[in-house]
Amino acid sequence: MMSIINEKKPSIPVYILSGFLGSGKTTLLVKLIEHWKQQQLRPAVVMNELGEVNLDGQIVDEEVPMTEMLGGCICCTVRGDLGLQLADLVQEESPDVIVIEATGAANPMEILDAVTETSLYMRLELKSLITIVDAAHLSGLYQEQKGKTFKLMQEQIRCASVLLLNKTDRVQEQQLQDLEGLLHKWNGFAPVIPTVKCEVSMEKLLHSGADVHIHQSNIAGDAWKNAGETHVHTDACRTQGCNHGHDHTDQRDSNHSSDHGEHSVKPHTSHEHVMVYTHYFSQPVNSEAFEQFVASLPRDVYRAKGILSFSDTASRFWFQYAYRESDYMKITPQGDVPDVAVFIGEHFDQTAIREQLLELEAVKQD
Ligand SMILES: Nc1nc2c(ncn2[C@@H]2O[C@H](COP(=O)(O)OP(=O)(O)OP(=O)(O)O)[C@@H](O)[C@H]2O)c(=O)[nH]1
Repeated sequence: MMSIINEKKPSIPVYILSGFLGSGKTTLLVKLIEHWKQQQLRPAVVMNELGEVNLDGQIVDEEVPMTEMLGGCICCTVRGDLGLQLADLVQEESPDVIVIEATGAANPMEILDAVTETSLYMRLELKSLITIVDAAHLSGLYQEQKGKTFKLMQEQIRCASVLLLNKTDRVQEQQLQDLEGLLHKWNGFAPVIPTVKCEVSMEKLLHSGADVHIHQSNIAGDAWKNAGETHVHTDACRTQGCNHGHDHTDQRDSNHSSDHGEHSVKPHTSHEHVMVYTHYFSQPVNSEAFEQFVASLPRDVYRAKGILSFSDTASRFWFQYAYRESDYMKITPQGDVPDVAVFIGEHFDQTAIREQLLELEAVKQD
């Protein structure tokens, strides 16, 4: 393909935020945007959500140009669009830096491939793949040592160039040390930064990821700078044991397996089990009844978020639920946003969730 890169203009750095559902990607995104704005830089965001509505976009500075890829996971159903979205962002907004926040169910390698493909004909430079890990969640999954969520989290960790071990407030000191050891074992390249609410020097974080890239590129010589860049990184990641199940995965690739011996030649097996239920409310519900409903969500629902009007409060609320912890925050939504909640999980009973919510809506309000 003919290069249309304008050599005189500097490349636009691109950062990919990966990490399991609810690990803290949006929390970090908000901090990164603040950091760049303080430096008088103009960031732009590609936001991907499994649900039909971009709820996370509500808590990002409204001046920041944002491309939304909704209703599917960036690494499969909407992957083909990513290059186009990046091209549009660059042409229309001329940002100084781009961040891609993937869905928590995304396979980061697919996004990495899409970005590096695009960088062959656009002035983009992938700087780092930051994976955020929910310390308590990983600790729980590690004890069980099985399940698709565990495998996906492992992939996200293995493919990172820098790891943020977040939510350390939810684990004990000894657990924290064990987790740091585990992350180093699974990914010997990436520096591990323990955090609470993704609180870290942004300079340190952005610099950490970049070092690893140089290190990985050295493994395969100058190929990092050439058209083979994508594959250099992909292979580096695969040799550490990822099991991505790419579209183009062939039988030989399937011999690279995770620690737990499962093989896959089907595309995107890492998250095809994930389902999403989006509920649009027609009536405000009682806040306490809703809190009780959230507290009793089945374990298979591992993430929920939404914007709600309660019958017993004046303000609207942004609610979050991740790995059995919920959070409510007053919010004045940007634009005309309906009352909506999104539930993400593994083979859960969507009808039961819907019926419970309809029941809450049906309760007569005084
Ligand atoms: N206890 C605790 N909660 C945290 C921490 N960091 C983030 N959270 C909370 O975890 C929830 C999920 O955080 P987000 O930043 O939205 O997570 P995310 O990865 O963007 O979620 P998805 O986009 O749905 O995958 C929110 O309620 C955050 O306030 C932390 O260090 N400790």
